[in-house]
Amino acid sequence: MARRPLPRILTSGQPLARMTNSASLARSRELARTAADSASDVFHPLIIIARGLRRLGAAGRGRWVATPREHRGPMAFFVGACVLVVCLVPYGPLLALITLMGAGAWAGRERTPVETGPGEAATERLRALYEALVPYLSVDGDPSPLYAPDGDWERAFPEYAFDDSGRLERLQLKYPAYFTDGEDCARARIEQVLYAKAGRGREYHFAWDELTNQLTLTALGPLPTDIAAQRFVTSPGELVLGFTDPDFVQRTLPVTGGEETRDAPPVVWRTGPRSTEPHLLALGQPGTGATTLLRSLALQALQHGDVLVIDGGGTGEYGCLAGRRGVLGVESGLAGALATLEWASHETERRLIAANRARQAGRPAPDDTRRPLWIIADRPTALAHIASAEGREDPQEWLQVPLRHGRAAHVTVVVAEHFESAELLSEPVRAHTKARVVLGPATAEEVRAVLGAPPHTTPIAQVPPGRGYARLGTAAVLRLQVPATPDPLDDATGQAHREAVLALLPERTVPADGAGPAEPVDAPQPVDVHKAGDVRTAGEGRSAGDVRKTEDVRAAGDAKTGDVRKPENVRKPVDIRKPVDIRKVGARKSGGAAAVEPADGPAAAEGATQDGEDGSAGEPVGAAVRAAHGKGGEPRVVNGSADASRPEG
Ligand SMILES: Nc1ncnc2c1ncn2[C@@H]1O[C@H](COP(=O)(O)OP(=O)(O)OP(=O)(O)O)[C@@H](O)[C@H]1O
Repeated sequence: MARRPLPRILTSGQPLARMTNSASLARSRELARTAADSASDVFHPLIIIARGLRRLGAAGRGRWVATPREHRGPMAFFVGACVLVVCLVPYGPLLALITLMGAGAWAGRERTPVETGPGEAATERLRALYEALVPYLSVDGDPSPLYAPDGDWERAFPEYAFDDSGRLERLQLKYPAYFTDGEDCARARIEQVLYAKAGRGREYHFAWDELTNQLTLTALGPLPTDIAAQRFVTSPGELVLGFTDPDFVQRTLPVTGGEETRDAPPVVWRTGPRSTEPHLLALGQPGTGATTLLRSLALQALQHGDVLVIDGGGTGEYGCLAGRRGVLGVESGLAGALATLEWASHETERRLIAANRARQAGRPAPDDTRRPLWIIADRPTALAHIASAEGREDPQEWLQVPLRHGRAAHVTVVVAEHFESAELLSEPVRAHTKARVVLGPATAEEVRAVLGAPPHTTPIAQVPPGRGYARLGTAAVLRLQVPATPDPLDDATGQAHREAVLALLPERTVPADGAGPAEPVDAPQPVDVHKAGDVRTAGEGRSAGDVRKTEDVRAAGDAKTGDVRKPENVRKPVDIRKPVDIRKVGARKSGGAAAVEPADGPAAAEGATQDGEDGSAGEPVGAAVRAAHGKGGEPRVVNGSADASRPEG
């Protein structure tokens, strides 16, 4: 107990008497103080109990006040009944009194006040951060600056949190209304300062609230890299691109990572006729995981549909898919790729025509027009080099119809390309791939050039494979970690990952040595993609899963045309350090403003690009589609199917 000062007694009279008086006064004061101390020691328990009872009484009163009126009667009845029972029980009142004293003593005990506020080191860091922001968030002539040298940092930082190791975890800061928070460069400056002062080596998310002039910085943990390929719980048409931060998506999926099963927040891409982003483009530096992403998507797509793979890089990393049920082909050579894509283009038209005829006849669309078809093209520009050297058409030209009309025909196109070859991507690929992914290290400008918006997070120094950013249409840019889906035929692949991928592969329809069908092939029948325009099935022609060897075609190309890398044959690649807005490049190449995707998002470009293609391939397609919609002539029927072979241009 703190001692209370005794009241001072004023004296008057002669000096001696005053001295005597003051001595006795001092003695009596001392006596009184000792008595008070002893009394407080003796009565200390009682004081504590009294204080506790007072607190309990106050809590009870508060509870009574908070109880709705209609509940007070039953409550009073219950309390009265308890008191009655206690009174009737032998020794009940005594026990109740002891319990009450005990509760009072517990409630009245002295509690050490919890220390609040940041420690000295944390205060120092916050002050340093505040001072660093002063030049950017203050102007001369502000009568009441929020940021000023030696200013009040507590006014500017209403909320902050540090982790156990003393690193800043979260910071909410106010900024003056005159700060140009609508300008990207002004924001970027503040973000850079905060990134440097909050500690490099971690990723931070910045949430700008222009309405209240507040910025919230949150340190983000690394995305999980232990999620491997597995069956994800999704609906047909939904594909998991990877996993992201829990606060940025509303959904979680149960996943097995390492030994345990947990819920993880996925980036789910919805495809099909109702999708607003029916096709996907992934760009990245070499070796950052684009092939892995495409392999992961192929394995998911094979659950409900058929897949065609164009392996432009010719690295054979899709070999595990060859000869599997639902895999219509894995092509790595120019001739095979051209034939395959030509077939896919005609198949898209055929589906449109068949579905339209069924609609006109009042029937549902036939099943064979509704089975999803996936065209997965990894590095198609590599084949464009060879095609240009051989004087043949760019395989990307055959992607035009699937890209433009694939959505209605259940045809989805996925393209992956290296940053440096992005300029060689055809204009339809750029215009119609509204789902975008950037993999590997990339600056904010590079991410913006591909996704149409910068990431709201800082870059990290060490980027694990499969890490990047994803944006679906005009939605927010999300951090992305692709599930590990390595090539099971690669010797470097670990046993656990190999087994995980092999478990997802459909059964073989062709034995590994390619001798012939391993088992009877039933629906869906793989299609002979090498006879473009003819919709016969593999049973009538070549078997599915027949993988062409890239080397053959390349060798042929070299033999015929000489070095395909001759300067006149090869277009100059883009300098990745000089970021290229690939949406704009399309406009430059096609020379038409109609091909430029507007700045307000890819969705707005859909209509613009419909008519802005060059006429060579666009016109026949337009004619076919007009026919499909009943405005043109009747399509020819071959073998009982609508022949969608290329109309005369
Ligand atoms: N999500 C991932 N998780 C774990 N490892 C990955 C992931 N993505 C890629 N890797 C690993 O990174 C390496 C390169 O991957 P991948 O071949 O997919 O990259 P890439 O971009 O296609 O490269 P390139 O274009 O040069 O062929 C491989 O060893 C692969 O196993």
